[in-house]
Order: sequence, then structure tokens, then C-alpha cells
Amino acid sequence: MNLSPNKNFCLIVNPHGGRKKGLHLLSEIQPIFDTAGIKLEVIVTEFAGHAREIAKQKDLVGYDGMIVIGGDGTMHEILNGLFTREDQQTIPIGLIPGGSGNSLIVDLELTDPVDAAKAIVDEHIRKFDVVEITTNGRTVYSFNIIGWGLVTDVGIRAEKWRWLGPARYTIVSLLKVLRGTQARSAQLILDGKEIADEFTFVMVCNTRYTGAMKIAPQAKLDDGLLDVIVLRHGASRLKLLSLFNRIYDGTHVEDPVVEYYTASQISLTSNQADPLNIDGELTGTTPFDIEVRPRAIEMFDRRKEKCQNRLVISGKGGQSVPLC
Ligand SMILES: Nc1ncnc2c1ncn2[C@@H]1O[C@H](COP(=O)(O)OP(=O)(O)OP(=O)(O)O)[C@@H](O)[C@H]1O
Repeated sequence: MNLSPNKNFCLIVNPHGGRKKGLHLLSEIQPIFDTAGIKLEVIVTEFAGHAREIAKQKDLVGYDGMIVIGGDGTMHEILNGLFTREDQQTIPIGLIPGGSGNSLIVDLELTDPVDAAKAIVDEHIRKFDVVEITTNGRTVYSFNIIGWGLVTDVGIRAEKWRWLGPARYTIVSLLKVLRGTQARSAQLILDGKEIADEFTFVMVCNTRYTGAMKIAPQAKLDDGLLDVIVLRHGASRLKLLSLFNRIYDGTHVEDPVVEYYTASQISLTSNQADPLNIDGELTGTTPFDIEVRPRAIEMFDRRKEKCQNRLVISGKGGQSVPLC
């Protein structure tokens, strides 16, 4: 069912995301909203952090939703703006892929901007989990991943090589593996269960995808759980390269060196203050504490809400439990 006429949406477009086609995308999708009788108030971001400022401060009264044209970085800003509003108001978010990675949109299978726009017009609203991270005495909100170790090393280098486009993550990951990965000692606690060891990386995932990589193939956006991928230190370069090859279809998790857990409360303390990769942004350091805020954000999706089962996993075993 289409949105009834006279709906008003605020549309925030990042003209610098991805291949800088945000404004072009806007002209492509605008007719879909015009035809549906939906009024768009367009705001073009003028600086990094502007989307966050808008989401935090804009008077939301009279708007039926907020549309975002951008990538994971822009979505991260919107989420953190919304969740730190003084009036605690919220609004359904519609995402149009205008970045490089677009992890959430890949999860939702809405990588075609026209499909993403139609999902908004069709008004299928779903509630998704939000991740609350406490790091350095401040709170950061995430919808995608919290990465530590190799994952952050890749993010730091990839940021310097933005000119390579989306391929930068793959190229940098391969180079890091070939040069040899660093061992980091840490204590990881998953719902009270402690794992103390040397790790290559720990990745806490809310989405299945991070960019085009299917890092957490079992992850669900609305199950109140996070999927944790753990790689302890010690795997050979050859093993890491073969795993990297399998990360795109998610079969890396079938390898015994990859541990896969689900948890809703997670903390990690390492020997030194290591940087974190939160939704692709390099922000915060270890130690950190994580908690899920189940189904705390409303988003437009192609599908309507429906009750599903999911697999709750610890190490290598698992059991299927209903979500609702
Ligand atoms: N007007 C602007 N000038 C410069 N930077 C901007 C502007 N508007 C937004 N930004 C910044 O651009 C950064 C990148 O945008 P975004 O994350 O949407 O795209 P991306 O990095 O290409 O995609 P992804 O995060 O999906 O890989 C964001 O972190 C945001 O802060």
C-alpha cells in the first residue's frame, strides 16, 4: 500500500559519499516521490558531521520520515544524532545507497536506489536493533559493526586510500594479511563467558554484510543479538588468504579457525588502548562495553515485519529459537 498523499519527508543528501553521485541519485529518485504525492524537503550536507547535527537538532514535527542518501558513514551520523536528541523523538529512516560500502542497504537487498525509494513509498516499516557502545566514557551508537584488531588496521589504511573507491577495503585487507598480522592480547566477555587469548581480530556484527563482505552470515537485524566473529592469532598467511576469499559468500565461518558466537552484552579489554572501527568510522578505543537496544530504530524496508526463527550460536553449535 502506498503512502497517502500529503506526506512530508525530510531528505538529507551527502554529496561526497561514494563516487560523489548523491545529487545525481536525488534527481533519479525524486520522480518516484513526486508521483506518490510525497513532499521532500531536501538538505544537502555541507560538512562532515552535518547529518548528525540535523538528526540531533531538527524539529521532526510534521515529518513522516527522514530519507538519507549516503553510505554507512552518513547513516552512522544520523543514528548518533537521533539517539542523542534532547526530546528523545524518533522518526522512520529510509536509506538510499549513496556511499561506497552501504552495508545496511546490502543486508536489506536494496542496492538499487530506485528499489530503495520504492520501499519508502510503499511504507514497509521495520524495527531494527541498535548497538550501544561505551568507550572512553562516552556512548556511541552503531547499526553495522564494531571491529577491533586487523579490522581497524584495515579501516585506518583504507581511509588514506579513499581514491581507490570501494575496492580499497579488499586491497588493503590483502596487503595487511600478506605483511603479517599483529597479535593482540585481550579479554573478551560474551554474555558473562570469558575468552582470554591473543587475537587477530574480533568483529561484533549487527548486519550480515560489511560492504560486500558477508562477514556474519547468520546475523539478523531484529533479533536482539549480535554476531561475534573471533579469529585468534596464529593462523598462517595462506590460511588467512583462503579465508579472505570465502568472506564474500560467508563460507569463512565454516573453517574451524573462525569462531562464531551470538551475545547481547559484550566487553573487550586489551593490553593497550587500541582504536576501534565502528560502522567504518575510526572512533573510540578499547576497553569497550556493548549492549543491544532491541528494535530501537524504525526503518523502511522492502519487506513488512514478520516473526522469524533464528539460530543462537556459541562456538560451533547452535539452536533455533523464535524471535517473537
Ligand atoms: N559536505 C560534505 N563535505 C565533506 N564531507 C562530508 C560532507 N557531507 C558528509 N561528509 C562526510 O562524508 C563521509 C563519507 O560519507 P559516506 O559514509 O556516506 O560515504 P562513504 O564513506 O563513501 O560510504 P561507506 O561509509 O558506505 O563506505 C561521512 O563520514 C560524512 O561525515
